Amino acid sequence: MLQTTGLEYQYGKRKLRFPALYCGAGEVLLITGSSGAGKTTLLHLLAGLLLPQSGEVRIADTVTTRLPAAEMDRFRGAHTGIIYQQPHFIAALQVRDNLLLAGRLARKPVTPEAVNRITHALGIHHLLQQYPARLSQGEQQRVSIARALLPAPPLILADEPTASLDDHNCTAVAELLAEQAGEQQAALVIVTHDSRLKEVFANRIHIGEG
Ligand SMILES: Nc1ncnc2c1ncn2[C@@H]1O[C@H](COP(=O)(O)OP(=O)(O)OP(=O)(O)O)[C@@H](O)[C@H]1O
Repeated sequence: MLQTTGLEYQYGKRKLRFPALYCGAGEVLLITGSSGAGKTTLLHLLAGLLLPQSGEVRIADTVTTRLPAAEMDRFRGAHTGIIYQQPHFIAALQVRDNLLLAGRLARKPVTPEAVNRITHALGIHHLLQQYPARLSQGEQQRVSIARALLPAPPLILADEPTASLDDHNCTAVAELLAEQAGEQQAALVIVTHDSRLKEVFANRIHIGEG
C-alpha cells in the first residue's frame, strides 16, 4: 500500500535521510524518534505536503512524488486521512458539522450513523454540538482522529495522535485506530515519541540517532 525509497529532505544545510518504509493494507507502522529526528517532516513527505529532494513515495499504484501539485492535492483528498499534531477545525462549525464536512471534502459519503458510531467509540459523542475552541486538547485530538477515519481512506497518517491523552485514553485511542485501520483495510502510519505506543504496536522503525 505505502512504500518509500531513498527519501531525503533538506532544510538549509541540514539534510534528513529516511530509511525505506513499507506498510501494507490493514497494517500499522509505528515510526519513533526523538524530538527533532524528522518525524513530522517524514509524515509530510508521505502526505505529499513536502516534496523530497530525492527518493520516492508510492501509495498503491501511484508514485505520488511525481504528481503535479494540484493532482497531489486531489490524490491526498481521496486517499489519505491525516491526524495532525495541532488539529485545525472550522471554528464556526460544531464538532458534528466539522466531521460531516470531512466526508464532503474527501468526496466520500459520511453518514450521521457513522459519526455516532465513531464518536461513541472515541468517547466524544457528548461533544458533537460543541464548538471546537471549547474542547480540551485531548478532546480535540480525538475529534481529529474521528475526522481522519470517517471517510475511510486507504492510508491514515497520524502525527503524535496520543500526545495529549492520559494513559487510559492513549491505549483506547491507539487500539481504536488500529482496529479501524484493520476493518477498513487501511495502512496506518503513526509517528511519535510516545513510548507508551511501543507496547501496543510491534511493527516499528526508529529514525534519527540513538
Ligand atoms: N521549516 C523549517 N525550517 C528549517 N528547519 C526545520 C523546519 N522544520 C523543521 N526543521 C528542522 O528539521 C528537523 C526535523 O524537524 P521535525 O519537525 O520533522 O522533527 P520531529 O521529529 O517531528 O520533532 P518533534 O518530535 O519535536 O515534533 C529539526 O531539526 C527541525 O529543527
